[in-house]
Amino acid sequence: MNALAATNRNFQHAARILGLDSKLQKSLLIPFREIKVECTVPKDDSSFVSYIGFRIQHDNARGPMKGGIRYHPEVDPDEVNALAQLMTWKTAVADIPYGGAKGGIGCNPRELSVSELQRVTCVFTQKIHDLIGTHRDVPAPDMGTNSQTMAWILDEYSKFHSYSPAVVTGKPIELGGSLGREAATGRGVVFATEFLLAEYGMSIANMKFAIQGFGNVGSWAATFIHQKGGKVVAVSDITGAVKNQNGIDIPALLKHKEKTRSLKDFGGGDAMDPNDLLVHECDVLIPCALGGVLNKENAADVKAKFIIEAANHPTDPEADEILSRKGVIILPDIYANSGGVTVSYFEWVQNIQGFMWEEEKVNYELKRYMKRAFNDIKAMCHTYNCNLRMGAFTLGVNKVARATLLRGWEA
Ligand SMILES: NC(=O)C1=CN([C@@H]2O[C@H](COP(=O)(O)OP(=O)(O)OC[C@H]3O[C@@H](n4cnc5c(N)ncnc54)[C@H](OP(=O)(O)O)[C@@H]3O)[C@@H](O)[C@H]2O)C=CC1
Ligand SMILES: O=C(O)CCC(=O)C(=O)O
Repeated sequence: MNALAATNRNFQHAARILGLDSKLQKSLLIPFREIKVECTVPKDDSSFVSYIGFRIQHDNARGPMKGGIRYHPEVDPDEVNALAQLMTWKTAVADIPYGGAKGGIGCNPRELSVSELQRVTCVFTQKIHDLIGTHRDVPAPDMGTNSQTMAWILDEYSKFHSYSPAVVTGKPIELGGSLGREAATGRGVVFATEFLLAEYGMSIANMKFAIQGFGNVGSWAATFIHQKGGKVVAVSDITGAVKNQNGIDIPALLKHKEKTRSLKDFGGGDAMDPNDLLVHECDVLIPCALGGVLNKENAADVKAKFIIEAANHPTDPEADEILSRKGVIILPDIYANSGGVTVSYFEWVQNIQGFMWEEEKVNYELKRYMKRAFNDIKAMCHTYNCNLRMGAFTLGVNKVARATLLRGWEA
């Protein structure tokens, strides 16, 4: 199912549970602003290449819009729209004073040199600089982008406006980035996993985990699980997958990936077909890559008892139904991966205050925010007798609807 149709369906289900007025529902679904720009840049060989870039600003009822920028060949407007909407509910679930946005460029960062990536980023920033800003819309990294991308955006933005480090988060520390932001999404995923498992009298130690994606989120999640005594039995990336039922040595895998940019030929496990990762024998499955990977084709074959949605919208609604009939417990994206945007908020606060926090404080506050959101979701599940996804959606949608009405929205 198309990402936007799937996200709209979850929203509409939550809106029905909450009994929201139909005109308000319609208004909450329509993005505040959709930006589409053409980015033509010279390649290193002097030929020219053009990409389409998007920034969808979904909602600003609760504060400046916030969300990552993705560089991936499959970026399309519906997907970015869905991701922007998810950011609106996610920032409300995390209870941080933001709305939601997302951006993307339909390019393959693996095929571009560093200087080509810099040029694409600068042209994209030139086209959107008037529509982002510290109190308007604050980008951050997502798939295919990183702290270096944010540094280029900050630099380009500052050529048109005064120097404004809080215009982006996920920056390098030297430019005002926050300690702990790089690891924050993976760390938050692991806090969320601990809170969920504790509800069932379980803990990470000795449980078996399969992780799809070994980029920022996947590699940090794997690292913290390994540190807590969990067994990461399978990992995949775009190049391949590796399995080891006794648990993969994650620090060794990280070194291998850093050296070869690939999971192939890792000595500490057996190669496996990356398509089998999602149905691999394990207790907990953590998708940390693309959306829509769990669908009606594979959901029935999933072996995990728990799915932690570190990626955005990895489970489409058809898979959701199949998995729920099988009794699989799913911790939804708008909560499970909210550690990233929560520490982005801490970074923005530090930039505005001009005061840098110790990493211990960042991690302590992250855990506190994640625990509070978990309890808030549980309370909604209790009130509305619904699953965790609808608990999170009703929590987020209700806060945004309340803010919209308080600001004087009229049909
Ligand atoms: N970064 C953040 O702070 C946040 C990210 N997210 C979400 O987490 C997910 C991952 O983001 P992030 O870690 O930042 O992105 P990265 O670009 O750092 O990593 C993505 C990973 O996914 C792998 N991958 C891509 N396609 C496939 C595939 N078909 N099969 C298996 N692996 C694949 C990549 O492989 P390779 O390494 O070979 O390129 C890479 O390891 C996304 O859904 C993103 O929206 C959510 C909240 C915050
Ligand atoms: O850190 C941020 O602002 C946004 C991260 C993001 O894109 C996401 O949570 O999906």
